Amino acid sequence: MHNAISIKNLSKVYEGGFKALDNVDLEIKNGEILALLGPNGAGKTTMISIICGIVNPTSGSVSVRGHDIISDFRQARSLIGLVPQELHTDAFETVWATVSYSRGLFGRKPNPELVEQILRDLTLWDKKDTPIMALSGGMKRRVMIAKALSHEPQILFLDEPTAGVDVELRKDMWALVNRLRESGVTIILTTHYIEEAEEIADRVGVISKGRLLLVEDKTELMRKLGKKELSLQLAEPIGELPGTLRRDDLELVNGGQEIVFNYDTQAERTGIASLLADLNKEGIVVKDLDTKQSSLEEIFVRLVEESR
Ligand SMILES: Nc1ncnc2c1ncn2[C@@H]1O[C@H](COP(=O)(O)OP(=O)(O)OP(=O)(O)O)[C@@H](O)[C@H]1O
Repeated sequence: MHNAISIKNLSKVYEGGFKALDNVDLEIKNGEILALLGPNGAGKTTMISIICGIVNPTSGSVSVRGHDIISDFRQARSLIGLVPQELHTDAFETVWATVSYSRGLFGRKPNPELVEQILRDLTLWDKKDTPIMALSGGMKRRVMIAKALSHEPQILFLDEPTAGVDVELRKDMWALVNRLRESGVTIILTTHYIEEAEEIADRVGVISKGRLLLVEDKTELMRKLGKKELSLQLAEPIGELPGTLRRDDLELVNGGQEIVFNYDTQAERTGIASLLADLNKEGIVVKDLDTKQSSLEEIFVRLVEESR
């Protein structure tokens, strides 16, 4: 069976020469929840827009369950639901009409029971006869989600779904995402909120300056969370680490005044005692020490900074 989405060597250069995506390769598995994390302007929306056929790629290819997004556009697009970042929908139509019409756009037969279920799930049922323009911003966002679900997509894109939404909608949204996942829908969401990715995603991808820096299982990232940093302030600065201390888990920083040791808290032996003994042997005197747990946020920030 084909993966939900298969992206190969995807690049996008906008008119004017700006490179928004740089050679992205990504396989999105069926039924997973993938969170794409990245700072403003990283290229997340561009990537989603290409997959959904809104923006043309400059080079590379994308297929949706094996359907090429260009040569087999209709098939590919019919499998996808998109909740865009910006709200745009017909102001004068009612909620019911807008959502039913969206379903029709994909050539799906009317299914009032399904539309009712979607509206109920999104707490929109009592607003079904209200024109969109009379809804609050949060309600309009719910309508965008209902529209995206109206044609029963197998893959759902949520572009910053919780930016600026209230706690209640956020809760409803995650409950809905979980239900959709249970029914086998693949979900890709973009977010700036690391806690959100931590809470909901199976895998996390980090994107910065158009490049996909990493895609990893969340549990693996959580394992990285278990990493701690020991910072050793030296009594006297040293020019470089002596040969015996040149290891991947040690770094000399701060103009030679500090050694940073990365260790795994879950390991049986942290290696701190032997490190202190080694320093002693080399005649390096430690003035003070401090430990710090690295968070997913720091891992993310470091990755993004390193890519600059
Ligand atoms: N039509 C366009 N023409 C030129 N440049 C564009 C166009 N659309 C987007 N860009 C640029 O491409 C870059 C990536 O934008 P994109 O919207 O994909 O980022 P993003 O990761 O979704 O950011 P955000 O988190 O702010 O939504 C930005 O620098 C943006 O200014």
